[in-house]
Amino acid sequence: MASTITKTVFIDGEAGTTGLGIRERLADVPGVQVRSIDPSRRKDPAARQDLMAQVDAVVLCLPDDAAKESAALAAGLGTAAPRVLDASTAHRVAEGWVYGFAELAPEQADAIRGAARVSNPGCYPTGGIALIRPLVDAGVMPADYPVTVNAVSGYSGGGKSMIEAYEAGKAPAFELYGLGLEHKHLAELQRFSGLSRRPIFVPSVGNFRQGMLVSIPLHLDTLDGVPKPQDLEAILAERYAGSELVRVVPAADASVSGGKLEPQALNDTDLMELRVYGNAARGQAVLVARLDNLGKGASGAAVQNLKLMLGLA
Ligand SMILES: NC(=O)C1=CN([C@@H]2O[C@H](COP(=O)(O)OP(=O)(O)OC[C@H]3O[C@@H](n4cnc5c(N)ncnc54)[C@H](OP(=O)(O)O)[C@@H]3O)[C@@H](O)[C@H]2O)C=CC1
Ligand SMILES: CC(=O)N[C@@H](CCC(=O)OP(=O)(O)O)C(=O)O
Repeated sequence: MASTITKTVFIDGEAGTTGLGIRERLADVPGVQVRSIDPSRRKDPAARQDLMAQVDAVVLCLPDDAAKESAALAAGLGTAAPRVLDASTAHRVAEGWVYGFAELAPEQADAIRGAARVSNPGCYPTGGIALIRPLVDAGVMPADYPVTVNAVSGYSGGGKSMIEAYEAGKAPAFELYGLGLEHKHLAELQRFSGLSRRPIFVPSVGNFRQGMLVSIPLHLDTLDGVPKPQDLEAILAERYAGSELVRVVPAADASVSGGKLEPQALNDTDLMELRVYGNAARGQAVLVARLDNLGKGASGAAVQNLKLMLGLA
């Protein structure tokens, strides 16, 4: 009888929003066993390091400071250290970490497979980078293009505290935030989009649990070669052809919606849809990504990365 190799995973922060989503998804992945910590010791560094020494991979689903502490605990194990996947913002542009957006470039999935330490992308940058990077790589969008990214997220993006505030009726129906123009996702958004100029990023949150839209307005005459909307769509379609999780939805389909798009249609999936809405006569376009902030924006991407890191994909 063929032996089944089981890979073991410790989710540090298993009871949080992202941790729970990863645990649920891993239950459906053959060949993976989740090892849980005694809940009363979940913040005890020694207990966490002991468990890290026993597993193939640890996923950090923690606030940034706790994730830094946890990464140091893993590194302290030296050659016995497990592979580390960090879902927090702490290491996304840090040296020695591979950015866990498998669709970033043709070689990225292999880089993730071979990496000791992988950072899981932020939900907003997942949409923004997916739209911008292929245009920069194609030479249509200059690296110093003045990009603006607008986005709306469901409240689960803010973790347990924001979920509690919304579900207690103590939060506004909708609000812009990040208006100091220092949102924590800007560094990864700029770097992995391939931009030399810092984008302007205007996020917002609404009174719905999960789902996200990320949109980027463009004046076509300011892009190299003055592309038509369908040229932009063709560049995206070529980049993501064959991708299981990222789909480019043709403008013909998009127009059926009457120029409207809502954020929740991909909830509870790990998919992301990209669309190019354009008005050639006006020389304008809007690129839009739709995803579940808890799916491809967090736990779904984490499981995608874990499968690559553990040799299961
Ligand atoms: N929600 C989202 O859409 C996304 C979140 N992320 C990132 O993932 C990380 C986790 O976020 P999220 O799941 O939303 O957060 P939550 O607030 O929902 O969960 C955080 C978890 O970490 C635990 N925790 C806090 N401090 C420690 C510690 N020192 N040691 C061990 N456990 C600790 C908390 O336990 P307790 O509650 O008992 O304190 C809680 O279970 C964050 O860095 C976030 O930025 C990434 C992508 C998307
Ligand atoms: C609505 C909301 O508050 N969203 C969070 C981002 C959630 C996320 O995915 O960010 P990380 O992956 O970096 O945790 C925020 O803007 O800070």
